[in-house]
Amino acid sequence: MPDLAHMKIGLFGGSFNPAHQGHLHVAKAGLRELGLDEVWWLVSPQNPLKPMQPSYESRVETVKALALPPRMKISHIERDSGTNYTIDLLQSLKRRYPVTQFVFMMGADNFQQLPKWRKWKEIMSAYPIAVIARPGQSIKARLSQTARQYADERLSETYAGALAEMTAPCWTYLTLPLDNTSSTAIRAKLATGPEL
Ligand SMILES: Nc1ncnc2c1ncn2[C@@H]1O[C@H](COP(=O)(O)OP(=O)(O)OP(=O)(O)O)[C@@H](O)[C@H]1O
Ligand SMILES: O=C(O)c1ccc[n+]([C@@H]2O[C@H](COP(=O)([O-])O)[C@@H](O)[C@H]2O)c1
Repeated sequence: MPDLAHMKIGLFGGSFNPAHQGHLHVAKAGLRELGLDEVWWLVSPQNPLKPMQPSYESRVETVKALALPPRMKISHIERDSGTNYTIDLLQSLKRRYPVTQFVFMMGADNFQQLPKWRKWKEIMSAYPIAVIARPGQSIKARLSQTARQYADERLSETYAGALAEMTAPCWTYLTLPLDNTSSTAIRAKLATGPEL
């Protein structure tokens, strides 16, 4: 394990059922705009709010198929931590890597749903959060309960490069060129078979 003490690491959690170009877009944007040293792709064993997912291993394979660029890796810490809840993972990371600067990354749809996650306010207080714009989600995310409740803790996108050094709660909203890809659309397309 490299010395993580002075690193800035993006935690990119997802079901990845399957992983797609939109995920790559998010991870690349995080690496670039947040000035991160690495992005760790954390395949969720089972999102507590989603129906039963295909096997962990099969979803890891879909991430591998993206051929992640340098400074990105698949991390199994969430699977190994034996929990499906983000707060448990973040607390165990804090114990294990007390001085590493982690940022939790998520799409605008998840930011909007954050109050449904277990101990969501503790998640907000654990590490800075980077929200990445997603088609159709921007207005909803900006008007969401999380955005309103944490309005004073929002860091302007202009200073996104400083997010990892800030003390949570703190979040920024990255308005990048949008990427329309979604796992739902890919699954729907696979279900209907190839176009003739
Ligand atoms: N095109 C995209 N633009 C921005 N964020 C995205 C995009 N696709 C996925 N994300 C974000 O990546 C993370 C993992 O997403 P996930 O694996 O659930 O993919 P998904 O396409 O949203 O899947 P599904 O359609 O099954 O819900 C989430 O935080 C999600 O918001
Ligand atoms: O902790 C929770 O209650 C919780 C509820 C829903 C989603 N999450 C996490 O959100 C991340 C994105 O999930 P998904 O399915 O939208 O890709 C992933 O890391 C999940 O573990 C976490």
